[in-house]
Amino acid sequence: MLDRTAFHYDNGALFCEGVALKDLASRWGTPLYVTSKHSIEDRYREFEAAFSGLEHFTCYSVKANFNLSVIKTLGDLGCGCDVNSAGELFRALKAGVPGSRIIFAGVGKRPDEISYALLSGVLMLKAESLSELRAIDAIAAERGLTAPVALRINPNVTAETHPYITTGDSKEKFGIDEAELPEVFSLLGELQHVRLVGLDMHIGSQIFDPEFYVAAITKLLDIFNYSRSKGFGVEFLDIGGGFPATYDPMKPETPLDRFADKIIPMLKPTGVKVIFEPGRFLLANASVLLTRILYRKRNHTGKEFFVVDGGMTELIRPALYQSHHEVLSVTRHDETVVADVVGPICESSDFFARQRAIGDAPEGELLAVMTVGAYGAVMSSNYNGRLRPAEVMVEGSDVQVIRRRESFEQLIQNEV
Ligand SMILES: Cc1ncc(COP(=O)(O)O)c(C=O)c1O
Ligand SMILES: N[C@@H](CCCC[NH3+])C(=O)O
Repeated sequence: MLDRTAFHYDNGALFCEGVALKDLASRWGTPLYVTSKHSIEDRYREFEAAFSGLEHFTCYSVKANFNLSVIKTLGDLGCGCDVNSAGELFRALKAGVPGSRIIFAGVGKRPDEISYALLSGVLMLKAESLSELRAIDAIAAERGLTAPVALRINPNVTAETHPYITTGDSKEKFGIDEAELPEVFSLLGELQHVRLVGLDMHIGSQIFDPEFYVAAITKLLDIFNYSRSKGFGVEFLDIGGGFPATYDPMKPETPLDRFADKIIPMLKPTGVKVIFEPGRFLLANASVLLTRILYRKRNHTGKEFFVVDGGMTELIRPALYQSHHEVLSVTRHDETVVADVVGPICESSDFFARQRAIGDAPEGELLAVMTVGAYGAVMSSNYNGRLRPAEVMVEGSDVQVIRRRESFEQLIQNEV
């Protein structure tokens, strides 16, 4: 796994690109998110190369990591953005991505969010229900605009992944049900202020088997043909994100080529531009969470704990999805101990790893929780009065703070 990322040991010390993680912790404290700029750029190039045989546009799914510097890194390479709220739209625009490269998605957009998206000139807004289509039309009419919309279809495909992150199944809240399509197209014929530009799907996240895409794209293409039969051609077919990352070296990600080999022959004959919305694939590998070992202890059964200064408030994925993250000692120790790595939060679900072989590092040393660039820092919270951590971005031997650590004053600044 390490070879695929910018994180590597050099003389027994773990590095991010050209910088020793130990030095970053001394300078900026812990817990600390460390992000490799080259990793993001490399993964984007890998993605673009895999789908180079298809006319497409890649819109980074900002929800994976909304840091301005992350968005800017991808925006500078020509990537667009998929945003899920007014706040994410604000961030994407602030990072310098023009509205014309932004897609506004989300199952529950408020009227003010729809207005903001329209006034920002987004490439398209996704509509996820009949009511939302009407709402977009009404808001566009008030503004004297025509809204470019894509219909998000629920293809009723249950992609195999964690049940909390499968989104293309009819029992989930996402998208328009196939049975509603006749009504949707007749409504589209009546509405004066929306213009259908795309058909869209997103079946979930961390999907290993390309066959789920095949099943969902088959549905999308049926709907594409139906749409054309109703007189609605589209400019874009948006197949969402979901491409996997390697968290556990024993469960390596499916190479992108295996997705491309299935997806390209299905979509190319349409002649329509394809939109991708990867989040995790681009970002997961790019960051580690550095945390310091506060205490080690052993109970009467012999069970070992590393109590560290980071927890579920900085990285909730293990608590929420029982997700696997490698935990490496920042100074290499050849001896290992089987232990739980737990945080300071008052919840039993506050762990990074359970019964894992960890380098036998003493109290005061550092651990790196790996593969946290996607859905890591963005899902952090102030629970238990915690300060959101600092984040740094490394580029070669250069280090920039891309988010300062929160202060106590910031914890209470909106309270009376
Ligand atoms: C609509 C949409 N697009 C793209 C993504 C990004 O997914 P992933 O990070 O798995 O690529 C998500 C998140 O699941 C999403 O909801
Ligand atoms: N937050 C999830 C991914 C959600 C994808 C958005 N629909 C994770 O950490 O894996």
